Amino acid sequence: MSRRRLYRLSVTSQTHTLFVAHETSVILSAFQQQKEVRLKSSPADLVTETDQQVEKMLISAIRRKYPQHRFIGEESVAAGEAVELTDSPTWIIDPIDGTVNFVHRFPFVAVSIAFTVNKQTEFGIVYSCVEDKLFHAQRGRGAYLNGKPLCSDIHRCVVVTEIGAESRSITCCVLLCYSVRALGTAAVDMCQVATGGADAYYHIGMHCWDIAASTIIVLEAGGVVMDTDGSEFDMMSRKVIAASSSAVANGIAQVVQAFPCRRDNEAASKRKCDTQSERAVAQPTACVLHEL
Ligand SMILES: O=P([O-])([O-])O[C@@H]1[C@H](O)[C@H](O)[C@@H](O)[C@H](O)[C@H]1O
Ligand SMILES: [Mg+2]
Ligand SMILES: [Mg+2]
Repeated sequence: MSRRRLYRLSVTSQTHTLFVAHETSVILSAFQQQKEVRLKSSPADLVTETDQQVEKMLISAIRRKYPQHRFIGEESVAAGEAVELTDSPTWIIDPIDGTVNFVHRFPFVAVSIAFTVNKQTEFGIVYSCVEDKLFHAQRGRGAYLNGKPLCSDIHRCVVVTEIGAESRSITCCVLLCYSVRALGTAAVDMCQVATGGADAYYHIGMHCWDIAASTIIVLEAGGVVMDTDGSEFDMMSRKVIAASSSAVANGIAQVVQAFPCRRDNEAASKRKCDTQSERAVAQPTACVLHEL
């Protein structure tokens, strides 16, 4: 499969052309192949060499153009880098959101890229590779799916959440709604809210790189994003509700009971230490998946 998507966006008054095509073709060609899988923080937290390769490709391509910019990348953090969101221009990258899906060839995997300045998200891109859906939004300029404007206008609820590495999130909330879905990628789940395919999404335990880009896509589509306790959204808190309206979001906030999660930007020294022990646990359990 070879797809070429070109996304034009302006960054601090420059016009930057970002190709996501090359990185996503790496994901698509690896999708059908046997993968070497390693565990990170838990048996449901997987990484493949494609996750690492795509993150490196993205960071080096962006760094060539913007050498002063900073990065928060999922796999760099897993390798020991600190999560530090400062006022400097910062790219928040999840090279493959939905790695469990990727490993199992469940066809929802996305590249998620957000760009922040002064801790505010300027734009976000979520590319759902197998579906060939490119969501993007720029602050104040609306949200788009494959170039067409998005606008949420849904009144009866379909709710998306995740049962992943932090499976307690499904058990802590009883929702009276039409139905609950889980696609296995937080970024694409949230984009469903932006399209109106789902009314709401809530999640506890995801990381900033999972939802940084899709947050601005939901907001620019006219949706609402808040903390699971109904307070202001905090990208580092690892708790989020995204919904088509404040009424829906507040209704979910009333029933969700969050469990404690270590913040993404908790002291770097503690994170490094924890990451090292996680790796020590993860290495011996590395395994190779075989073709079915
Ligand atoms: O690890 P990853 O595949 O990038 O991201 C994961 C996905 O977004 C999944 O839907 C969510 O349940 C996990 O919390 C995330 O970690
Ligand atoms: Mg992710
Ligand atoms: Mg990922």
